[in-house]
Amino acid sequence: MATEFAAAKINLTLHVTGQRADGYHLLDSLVVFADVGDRISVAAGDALSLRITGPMAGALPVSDDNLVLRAARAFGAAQGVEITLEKHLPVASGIGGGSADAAATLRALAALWHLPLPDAAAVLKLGADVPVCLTGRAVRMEGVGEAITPLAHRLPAGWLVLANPNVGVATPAVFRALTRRDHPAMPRELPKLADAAELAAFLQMMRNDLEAPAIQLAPVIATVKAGLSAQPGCLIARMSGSGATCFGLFADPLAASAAARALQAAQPGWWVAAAEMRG
Ligand SMILES: C[C@@](CO)(OP(=O)(O)O)[C@H](O)COP(=O)(O)OP(=O)(O)OC[C@H]1O[C@@H](n2ccc(N)nc2=O)[C@H](O)[C@@H]1O
Ligand SMILES: Nc1ncnc2c1ncn2[C@@H]1O[C@H](COP(=O)(O)OP(=O)(O)O)[C@@H](O)[C@H]1O
Repeated sequence: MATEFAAAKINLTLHVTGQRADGYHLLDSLVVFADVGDRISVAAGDALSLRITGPMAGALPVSDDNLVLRAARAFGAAQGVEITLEKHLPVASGIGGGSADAAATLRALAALWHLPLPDAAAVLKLGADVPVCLTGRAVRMEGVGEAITPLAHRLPAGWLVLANPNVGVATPAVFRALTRRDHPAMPRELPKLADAAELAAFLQMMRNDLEAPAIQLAPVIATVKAGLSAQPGCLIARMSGSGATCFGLFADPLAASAAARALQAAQPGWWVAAAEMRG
């Protein structure tokens, strides 16, 4: 038996810098992880099977194309394994839940079967976000998601409030709705940032280029962002990935948990979580 945590992935920035001939977009993204997420457990069994539990289980029917099953099949081995996915993250929400689950499944099966991880091409085939989720720590992500560079300077401590209006946003539709696909990249050298306030000031100069098209498709995202921005101590609020989840960055864990409680009370239908940023 092996268990792995599938941490939520947050795109603090997401610049769309070009498009490949196959339609996939070139990205430049500062990616961090949060200490909220799903959990994957694997145990030897007679056949490949998946059981989904947890508060978000109802949002994700068990199907053959679940990223957890696709990740297990990427090993090529026909050994039986019983997989349990404890689902906490909202589905199709821009924080990489499916990709994080796939990465955690790969790590868990490598441990269970004493096998090396599948090669980089097989990992990328599972999804553009799976390579970054395999690293599980703050990095710069470029290419279509396969080019991952460790940060020259560690990010400062920071706390996040994540908020999702329980509206799923389809990633391909958001990319299609872009009006421009050649935005500038982030500066080549990312600066050394002393604290959360300096990180927020840097992020303020950067962008998520998918935010405008996502808001066009799901206007409630603008309400989520404004709701986070209005919380005392929120240094910056922005959408993650292709949405609809937005994050607020806080310098102080108590301010972050107070903000999460206030926002959840004001919006009982939303998914809201406070988390430490894993720098
Ligand atoms: C946008 C990002 C940013 O981190 O996050 P999410 O919103 O998914 O969390 C990712 O690039 C998403 O990664 P992932 O969700 O794994 O994407 P995939 O399954 O490979 O692709 C879904 C669809 O998104 C579009 N896509 C994805 C990645 C990319 N670099 N260019 C694209 O154009 C394509 O239309 C593709 O068919
Ligand atoms: N284990 C999984 N968890 C979440 N979504 C999954 C999973 N397996 C397949 N999917 C599908 O992948 C799509 C993207 O989901 P997800 O990774 O949660 O969002 P995003 O890519 O926006 O961060 C959804 O439409 C969902 O149906």
